Amino acid sequence: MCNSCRNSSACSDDELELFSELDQDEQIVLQKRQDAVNNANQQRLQRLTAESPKARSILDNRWVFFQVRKSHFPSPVVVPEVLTADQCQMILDQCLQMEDAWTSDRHSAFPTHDIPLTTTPSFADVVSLLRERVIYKILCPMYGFAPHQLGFRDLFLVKYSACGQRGLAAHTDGCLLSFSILVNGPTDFSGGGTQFFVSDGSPSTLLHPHQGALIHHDSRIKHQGNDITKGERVIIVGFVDTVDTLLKDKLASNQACPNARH
Ligand SMILES: O=C(O)CCC(=O)C(=O)O
Ligand SMILES: [Fe+2]
Repeated sequence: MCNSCRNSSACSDDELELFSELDQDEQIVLQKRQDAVNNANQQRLQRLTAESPKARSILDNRWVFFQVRKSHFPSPVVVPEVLTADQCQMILDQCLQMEDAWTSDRHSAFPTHDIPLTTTPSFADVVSLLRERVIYKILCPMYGFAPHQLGFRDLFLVKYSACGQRGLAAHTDGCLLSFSILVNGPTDFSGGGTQFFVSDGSPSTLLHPHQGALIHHDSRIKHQGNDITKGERVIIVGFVDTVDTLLKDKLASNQACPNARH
């Protein structure tokens, strides 16, 4: 289990001061090289975006994803009725029978009170449903990936309560894409909602979705779960990444922990 999937601030490329110690000739050479790289990237982007994501490799799709979002992250998107009221109620009923399944120590930075869904057998149907409905049908086409190129880095049910953990401080998630779904009703609590800080300087956006609605966004957008002041707020949170990175990270974490069972 990766314990570092929430970060305190957006990752930023280390900006090397390439030009500061160079004489004029060296600066010209470097600038030409930079222009050539930019040109090559532009041509590669044009060539790749002319093809369907289904015809491109995972690496190509990941590269396109980061190229088109180099300087601007699009705003979060809300999709209504991804889960029906009945499906939400079934999930809530199941939680009531699983008081022992709640954990609070799975995320070292920014912990939540949660139940991991991917490793809880009684939620297997919910996991398959969300993989199909959210990852394959919504996220893959929206963000330029072929079905089966994206998978869950983590999927869990979070409960905030007015007398316990009320919200979650501002952070970014350590993955490619994140989503949340409100499982109980918006009138079951006061306050709450997810607040997004899309870019420095512009006003933040507070989203209060209906029951069963999905919010999805680039994981590098800073966001927070606003404190509730009354009742309980139950959401499903998903961290999504490309399957090649998920596999690589899984192998690395198995090697780092020789006692892990397979
Ligand atoms: O509570 C929310 O709306 C946000 C949850 C979140 O960002 C997370 O679990 O990483
Ligand atoms: Fe988050």
